[in-house]
Amino acid sequence: MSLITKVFKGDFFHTLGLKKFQHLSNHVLGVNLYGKIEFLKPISELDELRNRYKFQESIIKDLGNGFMVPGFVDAHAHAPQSVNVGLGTDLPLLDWLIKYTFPTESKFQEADYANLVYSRFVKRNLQQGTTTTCYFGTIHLDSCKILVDLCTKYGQRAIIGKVNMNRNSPDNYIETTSDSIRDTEAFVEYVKNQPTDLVEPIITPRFVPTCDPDLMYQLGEIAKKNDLRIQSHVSENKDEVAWVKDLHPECKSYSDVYYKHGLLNDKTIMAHGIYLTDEERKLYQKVGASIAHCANSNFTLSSGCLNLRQLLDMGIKVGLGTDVSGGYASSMLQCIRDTIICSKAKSFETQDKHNEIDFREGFHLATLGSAKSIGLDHKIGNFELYKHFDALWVKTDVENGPFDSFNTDSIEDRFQKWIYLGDDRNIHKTFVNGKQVK
Ligand SMILES: Nc1nc2[nH]cnc2c(=O)[nH]1
Ligand SMILES: [Zn+2]
Repeated sequence: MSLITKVFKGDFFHTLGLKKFQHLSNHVLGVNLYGKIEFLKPISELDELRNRYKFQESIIKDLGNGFMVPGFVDAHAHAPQSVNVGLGTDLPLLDWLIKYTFPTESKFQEADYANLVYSRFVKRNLQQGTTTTCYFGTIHLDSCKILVDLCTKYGQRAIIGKVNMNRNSPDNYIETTSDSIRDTEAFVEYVKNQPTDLVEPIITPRFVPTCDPDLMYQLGEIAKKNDLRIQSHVSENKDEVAWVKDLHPECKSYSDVYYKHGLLNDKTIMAHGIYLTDEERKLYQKVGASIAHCANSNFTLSSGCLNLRQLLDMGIKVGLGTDVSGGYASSMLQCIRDTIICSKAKSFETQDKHNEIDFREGFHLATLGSAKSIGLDHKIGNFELYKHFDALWVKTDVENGPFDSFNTDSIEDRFQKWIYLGDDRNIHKTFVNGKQVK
């Protein structure tokens, strides 16, 4: 039997960095038995590759006038909030949490409900080409385990966190510190004991206002002991920032609260960061923490508009997140478009065109950038050799598709149109770890 299980020939788009967009035309990509990329070579080397790996001609799939891209990586989404996508778009963050979000999340104490909602959301993510998501669950251990099981079952790569909250939360959606710690440790054990490493655990204090200092400190200790990633929210909304200042006058800033409790390091992903100060940005740069930029959410909850370029210029790691359901769109294509629009708004405001993000940069941020931000770029994010084959086969000529392409469109034009106008009708096949999942 050959080491090679799949071979694709045609056009490939991926990035090696923010300004390192690559179009590889007339190439062949081979996937090995372990679901990893074994080769990516010009088509002129096909005979040599066939002799070397002894694969059958029949396994070669021609991408035609379609193309292949790395799977999308959503650096920040709340699985339970997928029930509310498109709803509750009238309130700012703190009111929105109380009126819509906490009541919805509290329902996930019911395992059957979690099973229903999570299976739909995981399937929808794969349908839309999101091959990896960094998820927030709820405070409920059993529901979080269900999300792990469903990602494994449907084949989505995921990083999943059990949410922690022990203050400023409703009576029916709050935990004691000891329950929170016990269930977090149990969840981490559960994920670590899975037969595959498709799903990884992450420590997930919701945000400073809902986690007291003792809980934050203990969560930092668990993360350190187990070398785990950490995710939370920071400086998303002006009232939130003022509240954290009131709660923690002893700390220099919002980010300093996380830092002082052992929750801000090179394995941390903080969502938003719109209102970070210069000093805070320098802290992210120094410790190597990343920001998940969630443009749709920031517009929808009227939170504000991040200066993304400023973070990128400082070399801070940035990924893109849908932040479902603060963001109403779970599609990463939409997320790229919202990122571009947000950057244009920032460029008008600052009268500085440098702040604009173009579609190639947006594509980079939704793939390799997000993978880096959640610490998975050694495994995924582009088509580098021996990375896991998480990929999308995109077709632009589909019946009743979302846009028209013409003979005069080059393959690069088709790629650009897809970024701006495409949807799941254009995603012919989705692969995770070499396995077809759509
Ligand atoms: N957007 C968003 N911000 C938060 N801050 C604390 N919790 C949340 C949440 O669920 N969504
Ligand atoms: Zn969020």
